[in-house]
Amino acid sequence: MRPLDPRLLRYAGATRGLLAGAAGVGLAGTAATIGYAVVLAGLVAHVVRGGSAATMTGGVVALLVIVVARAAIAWYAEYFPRRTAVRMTSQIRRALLTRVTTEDRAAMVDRSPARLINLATTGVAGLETYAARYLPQLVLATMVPLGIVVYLGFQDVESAIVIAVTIPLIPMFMALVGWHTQKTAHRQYRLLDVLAHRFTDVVTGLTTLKAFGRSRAQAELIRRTDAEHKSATMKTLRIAFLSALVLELLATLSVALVAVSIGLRLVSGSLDLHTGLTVLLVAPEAYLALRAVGTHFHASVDGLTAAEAIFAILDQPVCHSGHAAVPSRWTTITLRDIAVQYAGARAPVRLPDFTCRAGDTTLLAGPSGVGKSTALNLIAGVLQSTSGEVLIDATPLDLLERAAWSAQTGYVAQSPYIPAGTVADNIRMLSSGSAERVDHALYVAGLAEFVMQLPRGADTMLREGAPEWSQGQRQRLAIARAVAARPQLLLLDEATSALDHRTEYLVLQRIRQEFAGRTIVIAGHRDATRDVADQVIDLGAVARV
Ligand SMILES: Nc1ncnc2c1ncn2[C@@H]1O[C@H](COP(=O)(O)OP(=O)(O)OP(=O)(O)O)[C@@H](O)[C@H]1O
Repeated sequence: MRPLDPRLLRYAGATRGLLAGAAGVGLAGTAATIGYAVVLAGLVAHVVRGGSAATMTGGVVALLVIVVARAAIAWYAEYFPRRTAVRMTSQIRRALLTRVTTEDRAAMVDRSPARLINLATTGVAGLETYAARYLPQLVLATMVPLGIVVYLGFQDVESAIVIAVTIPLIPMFMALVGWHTQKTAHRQYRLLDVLAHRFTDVVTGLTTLKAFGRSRAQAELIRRTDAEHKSATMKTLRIAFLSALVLELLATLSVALVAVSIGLRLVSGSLDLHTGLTVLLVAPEAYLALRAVGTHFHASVDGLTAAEAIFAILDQPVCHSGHAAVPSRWTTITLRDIAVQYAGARAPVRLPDFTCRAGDTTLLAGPSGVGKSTALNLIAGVLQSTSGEVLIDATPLDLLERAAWSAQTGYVAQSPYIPAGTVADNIRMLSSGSAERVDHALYVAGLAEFVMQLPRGADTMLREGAPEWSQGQRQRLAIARAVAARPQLLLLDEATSALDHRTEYLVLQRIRQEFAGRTIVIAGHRDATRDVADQVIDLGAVARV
């Protein structure tokens, strides 16, 4: 866990302003602290030497001005980082949401909804403490001690040496504690992740769990994970409290060393009272800034751990997008020398070379796991291959404007997402369309008769995921949605797998008629898909590297 992850600067521009502001506050604060100590020590030394009250007016006024300035700096040091932290976290949250909602599938690889929700909410919120407290303090901790040691170097070299020697002990100790904390913080975060997963899984599968009488056992499992998470949190807090105590002790002993040396020299007369008092007042400030970093670091460990997980998503390679216009008419899509390395997979998925002709219905067949969905995702432009290329005629897809290509492409998955809304809203999700267009799309998808029988027809409300519909009906709704959008290229990823053979054949035939002159690529292995295909490419049968 690095004290300052450079990716923060890359993904959240507000961080730069925060660091610059904190540096400014640090400089002003150090100057004010030293000024305060010098004036106060001067006044005390004046009184001790029996100086008159009348000659102290200038000093008292200067002290008041410095006190007001310090209050203003303290206000700014509180207000500015809080404001920037909100901007910074909102930048990171936006980057994360943009990546997972509008960009390629690589970002979604191995990312469950529970984990994403956890990261975008609690995770990003944890970064607020990191930005508002820890980062500004980190800047102060590098500037204040340095400034004080340099100043004291001119006033009292001996004290400056004692501080310069003892001060590195604090970051050294903090690093040791940090290594230990990292392990416990990762465990705590992992357990929170497991808890979120288990909870989502149980809520999603509650009906099945009830049917098999396993709901109580799952509740017990969640209770156990919750207890483990609680114990991991307490362990992290224990380390935080203990380390604060030890840092405090270290700083107090170091100041005591400075004080003893000053006391001895004051007694022997080798140091004047003004300088001695100034050093005594300034020295603790050098340690205070560093100690505060330790405290804030522990408070922001959650946020830092979440940031690492967020950056792992943001760092995934994005699908390339060129600037070349997508041709209005193309004749072939060719996949050549393709290999895709999925995150976490041992070996890349390699695909044989093949070509889909425009205007044809091409079936990508082959055993489960051979790479049919991978091929469709590559053609759709939502997955970036590690090597090889997807060619539209002779132009690599990477050189074309990806958004324009997506606008030409319709994609229907095996388990489509159905948001809450009416049947018609769902069909119009990708395109605005008249009632006639909606009815026609329902007809093509073989769903018109069923929808007509519903009490409110196409205006019937569906809950999210349409649990009141069968899987086959949900698949046909997604097909109707793609048909209504009228893409040039339709990609069906086992989109009719839940239909009986007769209905599947009927729906596929109607899709073919509807898309006459346009291109369809189907991933599947069922007979009906073979029956409608102009060409079948068996990804498993072709020799692969
Ligand atoms: N997100 C992923 N992370 C890791 N490996 C993956 C991921 N997606 C696919 N794979 C792997 O890539 C290979 C091809 O998967 P793909 O889904 O393309 O196959 P498929 O032919 O469509 O399978 P099916 O017919 O079962 O849908 C499989 O071995 C699979 O395990």
